[in-house]
Amino acid sequence: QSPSTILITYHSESGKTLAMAEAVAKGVKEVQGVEYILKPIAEVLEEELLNASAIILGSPVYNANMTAQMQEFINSLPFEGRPLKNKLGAVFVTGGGFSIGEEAVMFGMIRAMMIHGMIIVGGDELEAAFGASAITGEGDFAEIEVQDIFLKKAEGLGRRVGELVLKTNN
Ligand SMILES: Cc1cc2nc3c(=O)[nH]c(=O)nc-3n(C[C@H](O)[C@H](O)[C@H](O)COP(=O)(O)O)c2cc1C
Repeated sequence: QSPSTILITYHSESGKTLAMAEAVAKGVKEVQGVEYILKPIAEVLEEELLNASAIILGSPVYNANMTAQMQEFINSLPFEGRPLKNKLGAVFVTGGGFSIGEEAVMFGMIRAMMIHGMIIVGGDELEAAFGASAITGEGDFAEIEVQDIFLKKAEGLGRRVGELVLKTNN
């Protein structure tokens, strides 16, 4: 039997959410016996969705919502017969500032995954309880690079999803 695969997919215009996606992948890589696919939502194939044991979605915050591209991607997920039911699901986001949409976007994606019957997994740390998030544009966090403290949360999320895929034999 081939190893379980985790699909990590994201929308990113200026690279911050991509940096978080790469950190999620790094976390998955720490777990022996699981593989991952890392790619932008625009390139995801239906077969990759159907074969994945877990799907981890990442979006920037746009006006306190997920981006239109992410919403469209979610709306296009296969639904008939609920083929995504019982797959693990997790989320990560990047937002410019504190408390101007991050959690709303996480829950927006989580709610959609729950409509599909997916089982939602939070991050490894209390500070990533709903998933991993990064602040990319306010105060000391307004750097070109996504700060390490946030990348660590993303890594912990990937590792946890990887471990749970093995534990649940998903
Ligand atoms: C049109 C637009 C709307 C945005 N709205 C918000 C917002 O409501 N709250 C927030 O925290 N950041 C907001 N941002 C900032 C982005 O979420 C932030 O820069 C994010 O890290 C960009 O991710 P990316 O580099 O992966 O594209 C907005 C950015 C754009 C372009």
